[in-house]
Amino acid sequence: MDMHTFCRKLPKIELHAHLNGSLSKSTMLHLKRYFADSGFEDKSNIFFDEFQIGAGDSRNLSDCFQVFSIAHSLTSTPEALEMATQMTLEEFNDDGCCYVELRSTPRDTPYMTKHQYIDTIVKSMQKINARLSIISRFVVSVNRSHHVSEAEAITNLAIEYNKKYPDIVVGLELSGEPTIGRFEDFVPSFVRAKECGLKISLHCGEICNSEEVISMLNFKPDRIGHGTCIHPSHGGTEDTWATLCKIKTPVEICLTSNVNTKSTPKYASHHFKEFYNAEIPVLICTDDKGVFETSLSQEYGICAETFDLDRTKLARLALNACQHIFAEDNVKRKLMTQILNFIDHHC
Ligand SMILES: CNc1ncnc2c1ncn2[C@@H]1O[C@H](COP(=O)(O)O)[C@@H](O)[C@H]1O
Ligand SMILES: [Zn+2]
Repeated sequence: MDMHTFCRKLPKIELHAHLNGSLSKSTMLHLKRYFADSGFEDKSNIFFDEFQIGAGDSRNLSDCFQVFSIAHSLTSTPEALEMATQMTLEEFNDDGCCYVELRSTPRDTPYMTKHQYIDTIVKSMQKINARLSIISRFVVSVNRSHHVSEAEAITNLAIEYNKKYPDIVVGLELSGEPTIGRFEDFVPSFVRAKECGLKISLHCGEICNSEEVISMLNFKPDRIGHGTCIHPSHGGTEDTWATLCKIKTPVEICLTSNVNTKSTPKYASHHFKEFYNAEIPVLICTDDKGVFETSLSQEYGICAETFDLDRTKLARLALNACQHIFAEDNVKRKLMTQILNFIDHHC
């Protein structure tokens, strides 16, 4: 089996995927056709050159926040959102993922409320979980560029839906343009969610802001996203690095996202290396597989090649990721058995 096939066949765990950034070309074309056929006004001018930020694109991290509105115009009705959710989960399933946590910010559109938005995703996931072997869970996103009152409303929804569907809605996460908004303003919402039993993930250190990194790490989230500017050689400080090394918060690593947005100059200089060597739990994820034209198996392949990991080490990354999923312990055990079985046969 070549490395490409190995990476596809390896049962993988995806823990950081934004729904609207994960829409593939074919899903977007399908949605566009749906809008045309159902007589909705089609505001989506999909120019894939604009939506996709591939290798060598001149746009940077702050530019990338403009592209999500293209996807948003295609997920504005409950039917379209259901198709987007199901097609995206099918793609993760086809790529050999055995477990996915999809995240998304519930939003009001001309055709649905935030309530309907989260309801639609939950119902779509239930259908997928019944039909495919992949196991999916939902992490509700708070966008830091929105007003705090919006974050509070979204937190209430997350708590309500976690009570109603504990086997689907498992966490709350903070994302959005990192130069906008202050983490401290959202702390009360995240404290409340934590107290209600939701798991927490925070986009942390995507840009250099050591003070914020420290307060995020001190909040003790269950996981953080990116962690780009934490190590001193990547714009962090001795203090940010020492704090992470001490508490060893698991980090959702998104190699291609960081390279394509120029947060990281090239794969070889990615902070994965320092984190891995310091035995901080690293979780290989895609972030926005549609925008960055990638897949989880591709991310595993890039990781193996760049950091010279053999098959056993690579498979161990997937196995270790099971420890940090937000779903219940019986799911954890089931996934670990599946991956260990694969390791027994293929490593
Ligand atoms: C590239 N790095 C990133 N950093 C921070 N936030 C990001 C992101 N990529 C995506 N998002 C967040 O995900 C939303 C789109 O999906 P949903 O509409 O929620 O499904 C974006 O609007 C942004 O808030
Ligand atoms: Zn992200």
